[in-house]
Amino acid sequence: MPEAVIRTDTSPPGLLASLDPLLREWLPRQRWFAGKGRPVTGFSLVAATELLPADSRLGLHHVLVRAHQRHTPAGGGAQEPGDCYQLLIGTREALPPRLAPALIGHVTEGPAAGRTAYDALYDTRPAEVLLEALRTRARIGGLRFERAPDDVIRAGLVPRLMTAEQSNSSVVYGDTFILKVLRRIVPGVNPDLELPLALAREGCPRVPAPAGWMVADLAGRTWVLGVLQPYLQGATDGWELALRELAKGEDFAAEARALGRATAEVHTALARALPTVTLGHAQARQLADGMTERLEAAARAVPLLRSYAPGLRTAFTALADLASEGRAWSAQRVHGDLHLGQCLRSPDGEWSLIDFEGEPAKPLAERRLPQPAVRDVAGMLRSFDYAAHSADVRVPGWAESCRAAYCTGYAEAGGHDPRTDPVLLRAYETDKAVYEVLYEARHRPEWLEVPLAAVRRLSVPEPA
Ligand SMILES: Nc1ncnc2c1ncn2[C@@H]1O[C@H](COP(=O)(O)OP(=O)(O)O)[C@@H](O)[C@H]1O
Ligand SMILES: O=P(O)(O)O[C@H]1O[C@H](CO)[C@@H](O[C@H]2O[C@H](CO)[C@@H](O)[C@H](O)[C@H]2O)[C@H](O)[C@H]1O
Repeated sequence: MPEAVIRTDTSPPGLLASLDPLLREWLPRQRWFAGKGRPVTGFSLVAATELLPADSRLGLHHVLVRAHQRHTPAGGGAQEPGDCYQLLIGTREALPPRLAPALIGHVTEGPAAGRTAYDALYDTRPAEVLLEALRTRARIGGLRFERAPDDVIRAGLVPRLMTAEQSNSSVVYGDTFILKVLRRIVPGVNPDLELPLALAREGCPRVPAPAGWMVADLAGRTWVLGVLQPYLQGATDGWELALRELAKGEDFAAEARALGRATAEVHTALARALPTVTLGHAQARQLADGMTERLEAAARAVPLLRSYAPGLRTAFTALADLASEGRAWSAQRVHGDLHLGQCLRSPDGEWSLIDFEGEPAKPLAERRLPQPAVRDVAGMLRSFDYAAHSADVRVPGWAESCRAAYCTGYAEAGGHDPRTDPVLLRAYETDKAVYEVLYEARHRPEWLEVPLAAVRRLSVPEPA
């Protein structure tokens, strides 16, 4: 029997309880639902705030809800504490056809009985309510909307929900701003706001500076809910550009080099803005151990990985051996999940980096730890390989030339040439490929072969 249902002790009574069966169906189907593959056993309410009254033509509720899930049988079937999700739930008498993709379901009981519940981010008025709240620095219940002191947010910008495949949901306002509404939320300092703010203070132009942000103050902790940034009009992401060039059989080395430079500039600014540390013997061993543990966990979850695990492990033992020999590495705040899709090229040819959330599945404290900058470099090197293996046209040597050009650009702009530290680079590339295998197995099984091809290559160490 499903146990928990949404509690009904918030206003308006009964509305949220009536949504429980609908959310059970709807939530796991969302692209941004992080707990794929584990059954949802129920929900508990973390907070609910009425933004537009439920009995008006358009009711709007901001809801933070914890989805309880059962481990898969392999994990022992135990109950987990559950991830917390941010929802904007609209209710209307009936949905106009343009909102059909937003349908959550028809409410049969409670104060909204007879109405239709839907994901309100698809709708103009609710999105306007959020921008207006940011513009006016509103406080609504436990929700706090902030605006950067020098930024002017014009009233009346027309919103549209982005349709891109995302881990969160973003609304573009009149091609001027983009609001990323975080879906799986956690309490504490969120790097997706923290790092762009720090980079803006440093005067780094490679990252759109936050113009506003929304947070919830709950039980003495702050939860970052969304970040408003300038919209880079006409920009194309690196993934799309790379695939476009591949389709034409064109080289991408000049762009890869510019991307390397942009990455190094961001790293230099981050190292200036936030603390850096030296990873000594013990910490470097911990780093290698963490990579080994992630490999083992991934191999348990994805059987196809198992036969490659011994070969992959050598990358991590080589790192641990170097650490034992007394080798130390400097560490700093990094992007944490850098790939071509996180790089936007504006029409003037300049590259910007976005999405500093880090790997969303990792705990916040871990994502905020200083790490060797080569971690981001490895992410990008993997991404060139991804592009080369995903394209319909195979261009021999394409990924290799991008990878070399990227490292060259990185070194030119003041970064440490990652090729001079092959053990660390291989360890990070291997760690990333393992992560990708798990990510694809969970989210896009039809892509699994792309990181698996890399796993096959990386599991055979290059001759010394
Ligand atoms: N400042 C921006 N200007 C233009 N487009 C942007 C901007 N920020 C994000 N985007 C677009 O939105 C998409 C999703 O943003 P991202 O921060 O990566 O969200 P998520 O973490 O949900 O994947 C990006 O791939 C990009 O196409
Ligand atoms: O952009 P997100 O923060 O949601 O990152 C996650 O999804 C990415 C895919 O959308 C995933 O990236 C992998 O696929 C990309 C091509 O779609 C490729 O460029 C990357 O190199 C590859 O890692 C990312 O790993 C994941 O965290």
